[in-house]
Amino acid sequence: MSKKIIAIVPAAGVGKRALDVSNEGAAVPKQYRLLKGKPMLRWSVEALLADPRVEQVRVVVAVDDPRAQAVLDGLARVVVRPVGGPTRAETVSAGLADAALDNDAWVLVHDAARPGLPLSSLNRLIDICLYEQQGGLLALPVADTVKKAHKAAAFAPAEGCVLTGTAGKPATRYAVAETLSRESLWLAQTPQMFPAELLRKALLQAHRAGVEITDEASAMERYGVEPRLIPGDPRNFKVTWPSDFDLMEKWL
Ligand SMILES: Nc1ccn([C@@H]2O[C@H](COP(=O)(O)OP(=O)(O)OP(=O)(O)O)[C@@H](O)[C@H]2O)c(=O)n1
Ligand SMILES: C[C@](O)(CO)[C@H](O)COP(=O)(O)O
Repeated sequence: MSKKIIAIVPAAGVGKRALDVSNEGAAVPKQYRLLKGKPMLRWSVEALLADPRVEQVRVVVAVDDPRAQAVLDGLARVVVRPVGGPTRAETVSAGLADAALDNDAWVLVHDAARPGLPLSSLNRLIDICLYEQQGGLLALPVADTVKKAHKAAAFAPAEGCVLTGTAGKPATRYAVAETLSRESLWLAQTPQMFPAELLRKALLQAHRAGVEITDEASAMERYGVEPRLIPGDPRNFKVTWPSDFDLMEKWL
């Protein structure tokens, strides 16, 4: 019998970096902002539901979240769980514990902030992980030259040159410290797919060690597993900054 594939969508973030300080009305967490008239979270969940092998999508939101249920209304195979934590990793761990999955289930973790996931990428990730019986993640090889930065000395901007950062404060300026080789560098996306029980243990081990974990694959790496890098798609970028909303709307 084939093993279950369950998706977990961490959606308990506040979207700090996406806040447009000039637009007070945008202070809703980014996963609830509308893209072409539909909330970002709904786009992301529907993208996962497009592969019928995903048996259930478990959306993990903040404890006091007032919006998710209505936003996902009418979608079959979806449950909303208000057990999110203070970090993404803690939200995912809480979602895993809450799901109480079979030991041999697979879990797909997908950011609520990646509504542009193409079905072809999702199909590829699941196909390869199941065929190789190995966990993996969507990712893109780095295409640009990579610079390591350090803080530069402050300087006075020329007249008319806007150099403010958030909340009108002067932006930090950076300069190149070093150029890094991009060979063998990839940018991690989601979904990331792993055996659920292994992922639960890996996240717990990282948490106990006090290590900051920004994606599931890094917890698995620490645990001694080599996740497969599976080519993703640029449309699956993470909506992070104010300007990303317009760009994502063009893709969707
Ligand atoms: N405590 C948290 C923090 C983040 N996330 C989720 O993790 C995903 C990726 O995180 P990110 O893009 O960093 O979202 P935010 O944390 O909301 O953004 P920011 O860091 O700008 O505040 C998002 O779907 C976000 O809702 C979460 O579930 N729980
Ligand atoms: C999981 C992730 O989207 C992979 O790129 C990313 O690490 C999330 O990071 P964030 O700091 O929570 O945005």
